[in-house]
Amino acid sequence: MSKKVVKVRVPATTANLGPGFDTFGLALTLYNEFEVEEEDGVYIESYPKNEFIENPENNLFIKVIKYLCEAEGKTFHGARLKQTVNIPVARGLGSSATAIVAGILTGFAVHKKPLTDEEFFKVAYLFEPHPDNLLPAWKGGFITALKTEDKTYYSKMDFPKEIKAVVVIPDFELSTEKARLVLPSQVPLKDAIFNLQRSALFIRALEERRYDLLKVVMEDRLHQPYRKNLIPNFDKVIQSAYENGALGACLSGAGSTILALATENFDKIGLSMVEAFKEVSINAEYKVLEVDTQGATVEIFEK
Ligand SMILES: Nc1ncnc2c1ncn2[C@@H]1O[C@H](COP(=O)(O)OP(=O)(O)O)[C@@H](O)[C@H]1O
Ligand SMILES: N[C@@H](CCOP(=O)(O)O)C(=O)O
Repeated sequence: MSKKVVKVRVPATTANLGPGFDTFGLALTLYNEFEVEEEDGVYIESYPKNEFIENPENNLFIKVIKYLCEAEGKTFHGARLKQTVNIPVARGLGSSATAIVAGILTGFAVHKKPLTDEEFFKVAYLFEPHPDNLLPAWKGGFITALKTEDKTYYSKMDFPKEIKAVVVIPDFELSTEKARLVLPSQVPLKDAIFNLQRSALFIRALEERRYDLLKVVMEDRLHQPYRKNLIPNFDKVIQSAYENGALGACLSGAGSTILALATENFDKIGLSMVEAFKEVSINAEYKVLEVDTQGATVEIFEK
């Protein structure tokens, strides 16, 4: 008997982009893939092998489709899931958001339900409270968003095609949960104004292609000053990016990845940032990525 298979591909995302804490998010051309069919019991295979993700207790994708099945009043019997994990976990590249988005798109496809923004956020926020990874992972592109008690407002805007992201991924994990715990509950008014000014001008710098502004507008006082203590040699890695031609540089999401935006010298920038991590015995790799403008894609087929 043939079986329905759902295959979802979801882009990595880099959130915050400096001052846009919990609001800016950018989808990148690095993808996780989730291929799933119904099964009695839960079976997870990951490529490359990731024992943590293969444990159903840790697997956000399984948690989401189970939730959606039970929300439909049905019993969740299980799933056979093959995951291609190209996005390293707990590195500030939105791997958690890819699993949540993939689970939602799969659940709504299987239950043949139209997926509205409202339905999406009602489920997504049960698993991740901030829209700055979820939205670009779903919709692609560069997104700025705000969340009120009962609605999420957002805008997807064009991102200059000539700008690429050099992401430098160290070999240690930093969970978003841990990186949020080091944040203060209150900040000085001057720091709030510091970020407000930079976030607004960041948008205009992109629209007007005034890339000379990116270094100053990508500064942040709301999260990086606290999180940098969790990333060895953070300031030197950022400095290396600028010394080798980066337009802007920041922590990617909650880290541990550090990101540089550039229009040239991508390898020189990446290598210099890797070298700065090596100075403190941290191994890292760099990738040169473009902006993904498509977002998550869903394919349904019989096998
Ligand atoms: N590909 C994946 N499939 C299933 N669950 C995942 C996947 N990637 C991440 N997760 C879940 O998300 C958690 C990591 O999320 P988080 O700490 O937000 O880091 P980031 O989103 O930066 O990767 C993991 O501990 C795991 O529970
Ligand atoms: N705004 C969030 C973004 C977390 O992104 P992730 O990719 O690290 O999960 C934060 O900075 O906490």
